[in-house]
Amino acid sequence: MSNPPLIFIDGDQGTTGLLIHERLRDRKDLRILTLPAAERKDAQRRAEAINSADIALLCLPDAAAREAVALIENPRVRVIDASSAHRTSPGWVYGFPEMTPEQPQAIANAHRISNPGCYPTGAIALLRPLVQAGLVPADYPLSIHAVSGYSGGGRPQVEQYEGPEAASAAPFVLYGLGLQHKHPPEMQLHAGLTQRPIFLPAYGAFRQGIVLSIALQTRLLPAGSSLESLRAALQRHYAGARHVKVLDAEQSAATAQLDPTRHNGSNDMTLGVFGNPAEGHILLCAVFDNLGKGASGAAVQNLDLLLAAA
Ligand SMILES: NC(=O)C1=CN([C@@H]2O[C@H](COP(=O)(O)OP(=O)(O)OC[C@H]3O[C@@H](n4cnc5c(N)ncnc54)[C@H](OP(=O)(O)O)[C@@H]3O)[C@@H](O)[C@H]2O)C=CC1
Ligand SMILES: CC(=O)N[C@@H](CCC(=O)OP(=O)(O)O)C(=O)O
Repeated sequence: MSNPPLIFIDGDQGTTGLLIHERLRDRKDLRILTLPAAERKDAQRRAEAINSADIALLCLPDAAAREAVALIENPRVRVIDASSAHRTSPGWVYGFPEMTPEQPQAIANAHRISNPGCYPTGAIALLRPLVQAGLVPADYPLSIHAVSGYSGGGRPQVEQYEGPEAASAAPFVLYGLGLQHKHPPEMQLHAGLTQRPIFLPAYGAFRQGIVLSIALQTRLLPAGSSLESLRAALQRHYAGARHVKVLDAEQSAATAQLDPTRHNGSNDMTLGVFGNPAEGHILLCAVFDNLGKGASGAAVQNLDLLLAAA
């Protein structure tokens, strides 16, 4: 019998890499290749590790992820990149299995998979099915708001909130005020939008979890778009999805459904459609773990698609 596939996690001491390692640690259907601490940033040793692996999971800053891909010489190596380096790059398959019915197979067949960004995961989950169904116009002037746990900023930000200076860490920070965050191009491409959305991120003094919201006005939507029809379209799209649930009308009354931390440690995501029909105001919301469905959970979900197809 041949050996189980060899998995190399490049960046396994970072926030995302550690959690992927934790999720895979007890698996018997794969082997994990780990570099000693002193060698984890040694380009030569990383090159050897990547080229000897069946699947390389990149949990690195963008520049290091590009460098890791450039180190690959073995054409059999398959890559799942958690960074934002390749999310809009031609030749890379977008690692969001629930995005379209074809996506799981596209991921399973791919050699280069780019995981969605944490915030884009929620925005695309809400928008793409609605744009595709013709319920939200592709050129709708969108503003996307989100609040994340501080771990979204990686190790340096975790240290700010959990290290010796924790007492002086801000309780809430609205950032990206130049509206130049790296995520709008990714959201635009994969949600099928013709205009760049405005994106307003924030983070709070909690470790992990995201609540993302998008307000819509029915007067700017096609006839037939309503709170109910949008909710029904999302329910139809995610009917068979194991990790994505859409709140029904009754569940939507409980604000606890939008607690950003409710899915921490899992790969689940809750979507909701709220609003004031009399005024024609609709609110789309997504709740998920930035380190789960937004990062390590999504990476393991994609890894499992590759392993199942091998
Ligand atoms: N945190 C989040 O919510 C999410 C993160 N991501 C993406 O995942 C990637 C990793 O993020 P995150 O885990 O948060 O970041 P961290 O900063 O927590 O971890 C990055 C890791 O990469 C290591 N590293 C940096 N440069 C190199 C190099 N040249 N060679 C080898 N290792 C290197 C770092 O080591 P050291 O600390 O010693 O420098 C660190 O261990 C990023 O691209 C991010 O965009 C994706 C979705 C969500
Ligand atoms: C709270 C916080 O700082 N969040 C990060 C987003 C996480 C990230 O950089 O990673 P992905 O693009 O891979 O999701 C930010 O806004 O830059």
